[in-house]
Amino acid sequence: MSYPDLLSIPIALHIPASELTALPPASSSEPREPDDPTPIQELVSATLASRLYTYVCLPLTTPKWKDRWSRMCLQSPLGAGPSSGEDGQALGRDEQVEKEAEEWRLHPKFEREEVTVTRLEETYSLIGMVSAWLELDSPESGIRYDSELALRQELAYATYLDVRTVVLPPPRNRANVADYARAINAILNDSSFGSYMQLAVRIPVSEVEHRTGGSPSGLGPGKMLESPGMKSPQIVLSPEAEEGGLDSAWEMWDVIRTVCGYNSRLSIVLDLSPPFPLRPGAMDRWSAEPIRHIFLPATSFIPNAKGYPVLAKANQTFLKEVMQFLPIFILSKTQASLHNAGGSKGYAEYVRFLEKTSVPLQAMRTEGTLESFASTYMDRVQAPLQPLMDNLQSSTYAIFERDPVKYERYEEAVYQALLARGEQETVICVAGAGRGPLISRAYKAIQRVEGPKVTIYAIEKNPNALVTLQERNALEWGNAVTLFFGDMRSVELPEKVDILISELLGSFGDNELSPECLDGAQRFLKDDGISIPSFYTAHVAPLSSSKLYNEVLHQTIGDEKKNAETPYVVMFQATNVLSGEGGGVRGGCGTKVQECWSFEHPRRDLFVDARGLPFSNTHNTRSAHLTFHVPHSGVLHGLAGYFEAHLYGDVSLSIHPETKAQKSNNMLSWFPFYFPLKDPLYLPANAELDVHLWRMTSRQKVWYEWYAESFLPVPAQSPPPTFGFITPQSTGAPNTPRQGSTPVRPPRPSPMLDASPSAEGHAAFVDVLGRGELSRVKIGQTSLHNPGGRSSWIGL
Ligand SMILES: C[S@@+](CC[C@H](N)C(=O)[O-])C[C@H]1O[C@@H](n2cnc3c(N)ncnc32)[C@H](O)[C@@H]1O
Repeated sequence: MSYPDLLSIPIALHIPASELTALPPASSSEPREPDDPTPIQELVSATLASRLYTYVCLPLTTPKWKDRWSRMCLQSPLGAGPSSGEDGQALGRDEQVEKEAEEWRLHPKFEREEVTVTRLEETYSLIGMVSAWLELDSPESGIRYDSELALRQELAYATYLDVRTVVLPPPRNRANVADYARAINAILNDSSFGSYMQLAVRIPVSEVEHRTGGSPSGLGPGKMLESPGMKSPQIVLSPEAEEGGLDSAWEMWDVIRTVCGYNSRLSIVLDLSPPFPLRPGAMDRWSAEPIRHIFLPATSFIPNAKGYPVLAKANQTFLKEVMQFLPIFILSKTQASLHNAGGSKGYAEYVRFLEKTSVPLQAMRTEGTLESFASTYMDRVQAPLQPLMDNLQSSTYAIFERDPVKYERYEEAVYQALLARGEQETVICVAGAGRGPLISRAYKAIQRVEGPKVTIYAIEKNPNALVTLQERNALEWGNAVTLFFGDMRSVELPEKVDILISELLGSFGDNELSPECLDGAQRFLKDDGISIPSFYTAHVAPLSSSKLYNEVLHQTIGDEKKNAETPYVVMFQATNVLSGEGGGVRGGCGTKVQECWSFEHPRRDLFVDARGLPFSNTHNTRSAHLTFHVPHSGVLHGLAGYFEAHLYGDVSLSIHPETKAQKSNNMLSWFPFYFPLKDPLYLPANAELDVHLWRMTSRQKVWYEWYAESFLPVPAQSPPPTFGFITPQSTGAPNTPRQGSTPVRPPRPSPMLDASPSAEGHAAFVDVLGRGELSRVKIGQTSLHNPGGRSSWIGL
């Protein structure tokens, strides 16, 4: 399936079985030529011709198939017949059904009227809906087995007709979701279904189903509400139901994708039929998951003042955010006339309106923004540059030089440094000059100051870039720059300098070996000399992203173990930072993004040899032990890394998510750093995550090692006898010991209750958990990644 325009949101129209059955059957008495379009083809053509829709979403089977399958597989042999009795007649009829069912199990196949589509021509723009009533996670093993058989039959038929995307029925039963997942994994690994079909699991945003006028069992703890301009009811959930439902919907997905080994052909249809969670941040975790489709029925819309269908604020915010992933919107029930204005087109037109007002999507479409610059790099892992070990290509320098912000910041820093020097003559050295953009900016700063004489030296160890420097020196700088070829750790300059300008920074600050290079260059600097940058810090945050986990796992180069022990640079998109602000339940955790370590230049306390070079590199080793609070359950796939650098005066650079907009908005040069994990680590709500990170050095190389441990806060002492927990389930009668059994202790508070951002919710949790001392129990850990730099290192 290919998108007609990569940057427009595709919309599919869902046509339910009821509308299809109203069509005249292809085998109707009307005379037809074999090549005449079928009624379905005509319907699909008319839908696409409206230009509102790019796809049509149809059920693959008709109610006739449901009837036959139910009769064969659900009918109880004893309860079925008119008189399941002693005359043998009724039993005979059940045996007949049994025989039919067994024959089907042996050779599963459809009859013509049990399927909706029969021709290749009908499936070009089709998203196929697998029978939603199949129960792959039924508590009854017989029903599970027959559902799996029926699913395989449907998918085999879809493969025959080259249907590229199928929507699988939603998992419904948390206790048996592993059965569902196993069945899907078997299909994903069975080559008879081909290797292209995308399996999209329909996941309701919460586990409560929205059934209007259907089975009452689906209503759950929600309440029906009528709103004046709306002809159909809506459901509003209580906060407790919302918490539990959200967790269970996400956990079911987590089980499915884990059992399926993060298969890249498995994705989510996020079903917005159930009530949308209103708790802030409740939907964040979905942005780290492969949402390829959004199922949006007309019943999820509310009427605006004029009766047109619109979405509530929370839905709008979420959808505008996920639009950057270009999911296919599947609109449903648009013909049901649920709103007084807008007609059946009103829903698609509203999606187009959201598209136009989606900030991330519009940023991707606007030239000059980081988002548009990086749109082709989103969630692509790339090896970080090693400009010390490797000689960069001219095209790589050219990409750096497209960044308007970085060089403007450097110019401003040099300008402020020159101003601070007043009327003194100044000697500047640009160390690691590349193709010379910092030299140009130094000249611009000198012009702005209009001060006394300035001398410029430039050092570059890349012999190829030196040719460009020579050319620019002749053409642009009047040969005023004295160029030195070589490594700044060994080159000798004719005199000491007042300002040492360098840009040797990596996405994690020190990962391009700026500390080591500048330790070697600071011997040029006068005692009161200025280094630009003067200071930089590295920061991390725990990250969830199934996309990045997959990217690292399925790289074509290198082996799996090595790939998962290598840090990358990535423009994050489908990711979610798992940590929260605040101290966590015990009060000991740090902030959402935490500082690991820092480096300062010049470093005046270094022990140096006669040439001014440090004896060893041990002073550049670093270690960090950080504790994060994880408010909502999630899966840790790695660590996000960022840096901040202080250049001079009030001028800084930052890719830290909380300070970048203020310090260097729209700077393009650095994507964040990513330390992957070999195996995902599940973290329950309110977990604490201890992250250990080391920067190690030897004479030849520098490398990082990383490791994490997870904990849950628990009361240190036994709870008092009245200690109970405040879920609706445990507010009932106290446990009564059964005869002969050990008395049951009052339940301990579940530390896994999702943290609520509301002050009362959090206080209640802390109150229940916190009567007495709090300690924590360990619940998991990762392996130590990259010990000894065995998989990744940076050469000195
Ligand atoms: C990240 S690039 C920056 C280039 C340029 N200053 C700019 O901002 O576009 C770093 C440059 O420093 C050079 N470099 C790195 N380590 C060096 C060293 N030890 N001695 C001399 N040049 C070095 C690299 O070859 C590269 O040209």
